Amino acid sequence: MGTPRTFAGLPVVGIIEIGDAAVARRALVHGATNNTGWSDRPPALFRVALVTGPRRRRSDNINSAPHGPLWRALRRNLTAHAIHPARLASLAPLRRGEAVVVRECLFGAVFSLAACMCFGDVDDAQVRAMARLVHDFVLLMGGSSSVSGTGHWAKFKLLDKLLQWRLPRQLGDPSTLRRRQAELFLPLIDARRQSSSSARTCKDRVRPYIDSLIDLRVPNDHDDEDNGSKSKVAVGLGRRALTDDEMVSLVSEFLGADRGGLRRVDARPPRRVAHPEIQNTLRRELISNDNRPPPGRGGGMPYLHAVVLESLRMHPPVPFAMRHVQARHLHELLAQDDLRATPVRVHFVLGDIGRDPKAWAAPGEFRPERFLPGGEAEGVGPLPGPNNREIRMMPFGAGPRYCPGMGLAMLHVKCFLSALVREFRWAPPSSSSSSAAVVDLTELDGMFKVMKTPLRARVTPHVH
Ligand code: HEM
Repeated sequence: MGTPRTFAGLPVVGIIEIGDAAVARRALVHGATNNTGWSDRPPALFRVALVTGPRRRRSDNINSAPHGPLWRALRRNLTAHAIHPARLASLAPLRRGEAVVVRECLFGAVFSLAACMCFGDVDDAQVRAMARLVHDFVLLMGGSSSVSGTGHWAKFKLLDKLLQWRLPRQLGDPSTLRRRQAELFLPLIDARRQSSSSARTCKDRVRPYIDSLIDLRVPNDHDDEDNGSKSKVAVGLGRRALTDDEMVSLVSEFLGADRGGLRRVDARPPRRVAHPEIQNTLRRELISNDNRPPPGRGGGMPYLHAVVLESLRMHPPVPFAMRHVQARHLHELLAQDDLRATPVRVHFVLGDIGRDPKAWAAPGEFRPERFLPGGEAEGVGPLPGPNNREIRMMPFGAGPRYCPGMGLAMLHVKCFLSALVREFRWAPPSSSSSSAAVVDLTELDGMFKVMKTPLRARVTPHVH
């Protein structure tokens, strides 16, 4: 049984935090698959419509779409087209980047790849503009020092403010950010719309996500709105194309999703700086696999797989999996009658689950070996399946709404980590005497987790 904290003080958004793996499993894996109300997220934060008129809709993306036919169609499109494993092989040449040091360089390398997967061939200036936008979004969501050190309470307050459109001035305003998204993305979307489907396919090395969105037809639903009244246009009439609003939200989600993911990449170099023996073991494994294809699911490189899992266990980049539930489902789950506020939002705290001292030996220590054969976590993967008797970690969530980008994210992390360790030796800067002095793994409180003090390291190329 979990010990949820209630935040009855929050008048608008009642939030329950759950950090107990058994409760998470009952809700997310069993509750959701048995259709007991655990498959919805709260509505989108940025519900600012860009388009007016009779075809105005909610601007949902996959994250925010209610569990139902629209969500299913959007999610299937992403997994079947943009990030299907068979298509990822064609990206190998793009992935051979010169990724060198820490967060921003790494971010640049992964972000150009994500932009290319999303829009096809885009120039450097466009990639930079997209990166700036995503960066501002992360800031807005609390990945900045402006909310550091203030704990969960501040984060919830920030979310609360966002929901009520009362943002602190220095963070900007969601409608401005949404307009900037539209100004940048709509011309690119329109340009793709103008060219025929066959011309688009020939021009790019990979078919970008945006093309699949242009061609996609989703089921009509009930939420076409025109000045607040239900429109009769769409209800029950087959399928429709996506609106500009939805396109912008989906593209932003794709680019932002990768940002959240690759932010986690930055926790790995410091771990290696702090642990030269881990660095050496990893490099030996990489060298002995030199002529093999890029790292996939870990088969050929168990230690690399273990290092990535251990990083995700200790520092899940996304702090919580959110659900929007009716109070009665929560009462059933927790068998508790004394929940004062009517909760509408539940946060499963992923870090608490991965670092639970009841489930892990020395949970605060970085020990990749636990995932190797004979270790306490042999067989534990990044996603708890329905057949797992317990959840040990869930950095990509769990149940029907688990992260569909998991395969791509694991591949990216492994590719960049291998390149960084294969090519460079990582050490503390010469001015510091010990790695502990420079590696501050404190995380900032925000929607995405980042290290409080960005890594400084002495990086020497290995001589081949
Ligand atoms: C290390 C990288 C990443 C991490 C740790 C991560 C983590 C997560 C988590 C925790 C969730 C919520 C799951 C739940 O509520 O049960 C999620 C959802 C999602 N992620 Fe990721 N993610 C990563 C990368 C990506 C990438 C690369 C993409 C796409 C290209 C992506 C797309 C999504 C989408 C669309 C959802 C919403 C799924 C739905 O509601 O059905 N993520 N992710």
